[in-house]
Order: sequence, then structure tokens, then C-alpha cells
Amino acid sequence: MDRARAHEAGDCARGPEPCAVAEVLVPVAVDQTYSYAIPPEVRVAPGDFVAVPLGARKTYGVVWGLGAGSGANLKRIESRLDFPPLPEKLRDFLDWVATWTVAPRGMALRMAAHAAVEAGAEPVRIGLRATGAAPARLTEARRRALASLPADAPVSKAELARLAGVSASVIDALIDDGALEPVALGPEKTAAPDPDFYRAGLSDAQEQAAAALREAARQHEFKPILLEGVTGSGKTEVYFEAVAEAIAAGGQVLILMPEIALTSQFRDRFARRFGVPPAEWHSELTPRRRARVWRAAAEGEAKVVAGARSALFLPFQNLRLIVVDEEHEAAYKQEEGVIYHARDMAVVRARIERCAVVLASATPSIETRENARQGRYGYLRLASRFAGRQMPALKAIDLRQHGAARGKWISPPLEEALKHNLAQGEQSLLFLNRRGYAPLTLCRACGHKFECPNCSAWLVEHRFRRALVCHHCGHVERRPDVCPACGQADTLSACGPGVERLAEEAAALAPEARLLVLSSDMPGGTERMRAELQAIAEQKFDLVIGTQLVAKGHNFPHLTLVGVVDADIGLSNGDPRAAERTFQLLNQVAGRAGRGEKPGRALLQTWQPDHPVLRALLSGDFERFYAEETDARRLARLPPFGRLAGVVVSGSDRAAAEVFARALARAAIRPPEGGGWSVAAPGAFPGPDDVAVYGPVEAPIAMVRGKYRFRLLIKAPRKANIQAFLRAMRARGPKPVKDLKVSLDVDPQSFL
Ligand SMILES: Nc1ncnc2c1ncn2[C@@H]1O[C@H](COP(=O)(O)OP(=O)(O)OP(=O)(O)O)[C@@H](O)[C@H]1O
Ligand SMILES: [Zn+2]
Repeated sequence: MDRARAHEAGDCARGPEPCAVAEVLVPVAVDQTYSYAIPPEVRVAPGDFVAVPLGARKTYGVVWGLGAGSGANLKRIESRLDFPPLPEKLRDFLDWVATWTVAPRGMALRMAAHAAVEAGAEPVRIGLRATGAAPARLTEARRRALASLPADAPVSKAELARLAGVSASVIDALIDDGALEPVALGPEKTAAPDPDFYRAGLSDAQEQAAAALREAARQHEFKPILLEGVTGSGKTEVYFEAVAEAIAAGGQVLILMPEIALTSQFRDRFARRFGVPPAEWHSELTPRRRARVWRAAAEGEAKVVAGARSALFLPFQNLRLIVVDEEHEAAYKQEEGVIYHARDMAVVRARIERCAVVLASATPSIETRENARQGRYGYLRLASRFAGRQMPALKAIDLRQHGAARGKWISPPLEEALKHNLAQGEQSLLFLNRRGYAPLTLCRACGHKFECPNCSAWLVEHRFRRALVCHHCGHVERRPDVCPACGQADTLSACGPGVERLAEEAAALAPEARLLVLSSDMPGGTERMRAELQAIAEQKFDLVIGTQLVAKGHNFPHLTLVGVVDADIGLSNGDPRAAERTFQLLNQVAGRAGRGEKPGRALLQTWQPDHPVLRALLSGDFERFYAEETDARRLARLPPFGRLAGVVVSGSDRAAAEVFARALARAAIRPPEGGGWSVAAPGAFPGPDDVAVYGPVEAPIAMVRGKYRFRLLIKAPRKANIQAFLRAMRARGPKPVKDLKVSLDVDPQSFL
């Protein structure tokens, strides 16, 4: 353990007895622990939260280890804080995450501990109970309130008002009259899911997969399993069986989901199976709510937590199963602060916890597929939809032959299909992965294009908000009536479609249809989206127009037609995973169709129906796609056959950022000592055992939020320790000055 004695004069030596020493990790951007003296009156053990001085301020920290020595000349721990300790396995995990991501350990700690401390102490909850005394005056409302009071347990004022359907002032009056009295309530309990609440009858294929998962959940051994099942095959139903097994065995379960805040459907399904909803964890929760879930996880009271990626850092006491639903989702990558991939780190956590981890997807990532193929992961497959339902029929609409009219985006064949579906009283979805009205606004007179002042990006028109918006920094400006460059009026023209514009076109085609545009930037936030997704499932809309938000994991039983407006978006950006991503997304979208009684179909508008991605989707030959894509990665030594790291240097001074990035690249031409591998000379073709450093080049989005950005890409053989390389590079390179920032991204998912 590191021993940075950064703290000078303590007063421990003056105390009556020699003190022991604790190594404390603090939640700031440092990697090492600091040594503090443990005063005789304080008892601490590894994992305990403590209050410590740090420079001039005070902070919390977590005891990472106990040291030897007298503790003389050290600052002292001020007190032990009343939080459940961080379990040893979680501390090991945090060390591991920090090493892997080349992030300071203090920041890893912050992710795991922040929720516990940020909310402060839990307020005492007050409940009400009847005193037996009759109120002075008994109105109807007062009578109802008294009658609604549960006999066995006191309830809060708000709860009683709700139960009785009366206002809070009625309750206040009863308290004033002495008919009700306040009592302190214990801490809120997290209801325990019942593994036997309701068992669904599984199909034979489901039962086979479920049996394997139950077995894995029972073992309490590290066991990663890929659960690959076509859309609508009932993967959720199947992994619920593993969840049941894990909780029946007294363990805890973590279910990671990419869009948990949106999925009220998932809650309901869980509750149907287990009697109560799971504890939830995501960024929309209040700090107090988060602190409660944190504590419930630490105390073993929360049996099942369903959460976004950060739930991975909860202090589970006895984790027996992790499920990563839609494991291929890019949303699992955290792109700020500690840059980590929650799916990969989930596997690491499972190894440390010695538990099962189930990665579920209809279109697994190449990485996971390859792990399964090589036998590192178990592999379970569900090849057909549940209850004999058909997979949607996929067809391409070749835009070279059936293009839409000028300024329109719905081709004649898609229009016809839509109208037919509407006439049948069935629900349709138009999918376009572009928010807003138009991605570019242009002056027809002078050619002026509206660009973000802070980013190298066009401003996207949002007609709903009557504004031009930057999707990178959030900059908003009003759409003017005259061109700011040439001063002419009525010359501004929207270029290209976003969902809002598509909705306009669709509304003109089908004026009677109940139409909904769903996109993450509509006013009303998560609450509204949640309600709207529910309304789609209940067929309250005939035609839904949406971005990827509608594509993911939702079950819309009445949806029978999916129209993909631009299947080619995303195929031609410089991302090595472009083909894989498009394949996954389109399969996911198409998979929303035909999940209920009636069969579904999907029409994909494309300019390149012969592209391998389109061909694979249309023919249903996934194996071939995976084989070709995997071969291409192997040849190019891309992940999982090689390692990548991205380095982004950013700063408000463009020249300084570039010079710095150059210096870093030069610092990287020697491998770290003892690595056992070499670094290719700049410009030389790298050999199979070489680490290659590419760049710096200006990032594809050259400026974001006023910061110029330069990128290096490090490509290394699989056996190379790319983290050691990055550390050596950073140590040898210059120190960043002013607002220069270097961000290291191991296994980057974004190349922008
Ligand atoms: N054994 C079962 N009994 C009853 N209903 C089931 C069963 N299995 C699946 N279903 C139903 O089939 C539908 C699809 O199941 P589910 O959502 O689990 O599929 P999925 O494989 O997760 O799909 P996707 O990958 O598209 O999200 C759901 O409505 C689910 O309730
Ligand atoms: Zn911007």
C-alpha cells in the first residue's frame, strides 16, 4: 500500500499512548492513500468511513488498510463516520478499476462512496397514531382520516392524507385536537422480493437456459454466461429464474440496464414475478433516495437492485448474481471522470465476488461473442420468439429506385405500407436516429451555415423549442428571421430531417392517425417519456416517430410495422465498431415489431442494400455477419484481438494543445521498462508485437465547449500492458499547464 506521508505535524506524539496508523483513501484525484494516526478513542477497521483533515479542509475517507508505526508526526483521524463499511471485495474492485482505467484511485472511491455521504444524515421520520381521544368536532373529512389510520403501524402525515383522500390541514387539525399524536418511525424498509411469488411457465428452450442459469446462481463461483436470444425470446423471463435462485439462496442481485429510468415496464414485470418492484438506482433519484438504496445494499436488505451503470459500485454484502441486460449497449461506457465500461467491469466484479454474471443480448458485442466462442464464457441461446411468435419480416427499400420526393423522406413503398397498416387499425413506428427538426440550417442566399460558437458542430433546429441547439454543449440560440451573415429575410432553409420534421411529413400523409414524437429532448423529461412509452404499449397512438430511445428493450405488443427512415446513418463514420453498432441498432428496432398476437415486419430505407450489415439483417444470417466482422477485427488486430487506448488532449489554446499532444506522442516512443514488448518507430509499419502510436490529429469534433481537442490512438497487442504504457507516457511527457487536460480512455468506444 502506498504511504505518502503528505501530512506533517500531527499532535499524536503528545497523546498519552502511541497511536496506530491508518492508510486512508480520500475521494479526490490522487492515487495513493494517506497515512493518518488513529487516536486511542477511535476504533477503526479497514473499510470504515472516517472524517479526516486534508490540507486546509476536512473530508471523508475510507480506511484502506492499517499500518504499523507510532503515528507520530501524522495528522489524526477526527472520527469514525456512521456509514456501513465498504466491503473488502468492493475495495479490491475499486483498486482494480483504477488500475485498469488508469484513473486515480480516489476518484474510483468517489463513485462508490459519494452516494452514502452526499445526502447527509437521514432525517427522523415522523408518523401518526391515534390517541383514542375524540376530536372536538367530527367532520366527514376528519372521520375519514381517523378511519383510514392503519391499526397496526403509524403512518406519515402525507400517507394518511392520501389514504383518506383529505388535505393535510385536516390531519393538522386532528393533531391540534389531540386525536392524533406524532411518533418516530423506524427507517424505511426495502420490501423483499419473493422468489416464488409467481412462476411463469417456460417453454422448453427457455427452461433449458433457465436451468443452466439457476445452477450458476446457486454455485457462488465466478461464472460469466452469454445469454443470446432473438428479440422477444423472453430473455428477461429466463434470467428472472436466476434472480429467484440467487435470492432464495440468501444472496443479492444486481441487474444493470442501459435505460433504467425509462423502463416502468421492467418494474411492473419484476413486480409480477416477485411481488414487489426491485430497488432502483439511477441518476434521476434524489440524493436521499440514493443514500437509502446504498445503505440497503450495504446492509443486505436490498435483495435486488436494478440500476444504471453506476450501480456497479454499490457496496453489496453478498452479491450472488449480476445481470447485464442489453450487454452490447454503448450506454454502458462512462465517458467522463473515471472512464470505464460497465459491462467489462461487471465481469471483473463478478470474478472478485465469485458470482455468476449473465450478459444478455439479441446482438452481443463482438467481444462477448468471441469470449463465448473461445469457451471463456458459458453460452446459452434462445433461437426463437416465445409462444411460437414469428420474427419480424425484414425488407429493404432501395432508395436508388424508390427515392422519396424532394424535401421528403418517406419513400412511396414505405408510405403505402404505413397507410395500409393504419387502415388495418394497427400501430406503426418510424425510426430516425436524429433529434430535432433539421441537423443543419443554411442561408439559401449566401450559404451561411449555423454553427455552434463553442464546438465544431452544426446547430440543430428544434422547432418545438423554436431554437437552434448544439447537441454537444447545449448552446441554444433563437432561430432568426433574417440571415445574420447577409441580412436577407426568409432565406433560411432547413437541411435534412430530424424526428420533428419527419413527424410533419407523416402527419400530412396520415392526418387522422394519433401521432407521437418521442425523443429525449422533448419537454417534460423522464417522467413524460416513461408515460409515453407506456401509452405506446397500450396502443394509445397509431403512429410513433422516434429516435433510438424507442428501440431499446421496450415491449410494444400492438406494433406491427417498423419503418427505418435511414438505415445508412452511422455506417460511414470512422468508428471501428460502426458496422457492429448499426447491425445491433437496426436489429433492435426491427425487433419491436410483431411481439404480440399479430406478426410484424420492418422496412429499411437504404442507399446500399448490398452493404454487409444490411445483407446480414435481411437474410437473417447473423452467423455470417459475426464471422466476417470478427475476421476483420482479427486481421486489423482490433479489440478483442488487440488493445486500443485513446488519449485526448484539450485546452482553450489550440497551439498549446497540439504541442502538448506532440510531446506526449514523443514521450510514448519508448516502452516502459520490463514490458517485454516494443514500440514501433513513428511512421514505421508496426510489427505484430509492437505498440503503435498514431497521431496526434485534430479530433473529428475539433472543438467542444470552447476547448480544442487533439487525439492520439494507441494500438497494442493483446498481451501488452497498455495501462503501463499509458502511465509511462504520462510520466515522461510534460506536465499539463493552464487549462490543458489529458484524458486517457482504455478501450475507447467513442472516437470523436
Ligand atoms: N415464459 C413466458 N411466459 C409468458 N410470457 C412470456 C414468457 N416468455 C416471454 N414472454 C413474453 O414475451 C415477451 C418478450 O419477452 P422479453 O421481453 O423477455 O424478450 P427479450 O428476449 O428480452 O426481448 P428483447 O431483446 O427484444 O428486449 C414479453 O411480453 C414477455 O412477457
Ligand atoms: Zn456546442
